[in-house]
Amino acid sequence: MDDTNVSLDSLILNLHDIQAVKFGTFKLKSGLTSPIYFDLRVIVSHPALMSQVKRICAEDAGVEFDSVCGVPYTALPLATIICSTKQYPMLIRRKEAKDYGTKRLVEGTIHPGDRCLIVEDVVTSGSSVLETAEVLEKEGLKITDAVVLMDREQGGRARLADRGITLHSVISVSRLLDVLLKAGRIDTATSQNVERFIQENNTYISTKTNGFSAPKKSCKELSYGARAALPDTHPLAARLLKITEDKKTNLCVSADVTRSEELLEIADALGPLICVLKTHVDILQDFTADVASSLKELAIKHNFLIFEDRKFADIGNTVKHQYEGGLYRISSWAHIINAHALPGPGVLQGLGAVGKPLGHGCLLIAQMSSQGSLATGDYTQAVVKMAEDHTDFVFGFISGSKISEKPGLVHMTPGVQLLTGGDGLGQQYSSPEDVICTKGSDIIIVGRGILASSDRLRAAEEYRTAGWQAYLKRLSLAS
Ligand SMILES: O=c1ccn([C@@H]2O[C@H](COP(=O)(O)O)[C@@H](O)[C@H]2O)c(=O)[nH]1
Repeated sequence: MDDTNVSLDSLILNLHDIQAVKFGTFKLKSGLTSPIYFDLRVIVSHPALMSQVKRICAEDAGVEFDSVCGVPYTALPLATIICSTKQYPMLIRRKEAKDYGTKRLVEGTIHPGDRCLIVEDVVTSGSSVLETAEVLEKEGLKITDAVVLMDREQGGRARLADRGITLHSVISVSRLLDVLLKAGRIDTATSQNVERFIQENNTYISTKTNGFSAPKKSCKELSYGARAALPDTHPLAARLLKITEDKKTNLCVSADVTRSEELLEIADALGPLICVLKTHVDILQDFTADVASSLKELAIKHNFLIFEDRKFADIGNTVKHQYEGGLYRISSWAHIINAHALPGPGVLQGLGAVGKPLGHGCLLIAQMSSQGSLATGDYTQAVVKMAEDHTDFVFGFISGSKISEKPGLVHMTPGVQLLTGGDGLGQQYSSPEDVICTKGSDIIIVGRGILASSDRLRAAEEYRTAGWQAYLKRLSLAS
């Protein structure tokens, strides 16, 4: 566990200590009866905790903004302490306009056109954040991001995303339950009860099929092992699903490093914890054929597959050469490649001419994790059709959720981190729990969540555990 995760876990335990999170039977404002209740207002009476919250909330989420506004009134102390520590200009939204003086709804110095970051303590449906966003937008401010201390994971993120606001959550309910369960603060029955409540009381289903929302609901849930044994499953998908089952890992590490030595170190050290190692060979400064041979040896030693994330996207004849030849000779070492469906089926004919005789397989890119991706709706559906028509070479997807009901097809999802949010360059992160359990994908692809940690092995183990627990939970919820 890196420092962020250690402090996040201790924050969760501290919140539980001061009863900012309670388990029992609670009547909510909406009339619903909830098995969990958050009262984060009590934090203000615990200065040490307040400063722990401030430190974690103020960590750089890669968001650019000019000012900060807390959602009235519970998030005001939070916004104040963050702004005072980090020296950010703050704005205050009034709930009611004064009937004298300036009659302003927003106090502070407003520069129309500036980007204002909204801070909130708890998000359920996202409606309070939206209300605040509307008031600020009327003043000419741009709202693109919001930071929340606790995401109840009941649809707020999707509602805000559909309004163009990225939610960066510090703690999710899933993470909170995991930490409290591990620490023996709650039992499995309580945790499952809350999980069920959260899943059954989603306040918003996006009507947009873009990004990584709107997963397909399963008719039946098979284990990785059972899917591997199905007669129609592509041999490479069967091998991957079997590795996943045998090693109890649905983690693919994205080894996005620029030196070959580091790539091989990652492959050797994290090999036992992963089912797939993903590469971007063209970012290596010092690639040689020996590197590819060593990588292959490590894949055999630790029983993982190599996935070159080349994203082929040209006519068949060109991709055939790109796959087989050039400096990298990708087909000689990568078990898995991926391709955009944009050029039409010719891209698969060209790649398949090289890859099929070698027993390799291809993932079609049906969705992307980046903000504003155009791989949505009808395009995604057309990709699913193209994959299902070419299962002799295509064995799955890059997607944010399960998008095909065919159990032999594998769904791999990038844009995964324990701490959700974005990277400031368009990447959007979801948690392993969300990706595997809620959205029904099969494999989490994690890059910087692991690479940026000072202890990559521990971080990888943490992601492996989170991904695997989410899979077990999905199976148990389906049974
Ligand atoms: O939609 C996509 C497709 C591919 N990627 C790739 O996955 C990793 C993610 O790295 P992080 O450090 O975990 O953000 C990276 O290699 C991307 O090229 C993606 O992120 N989204």
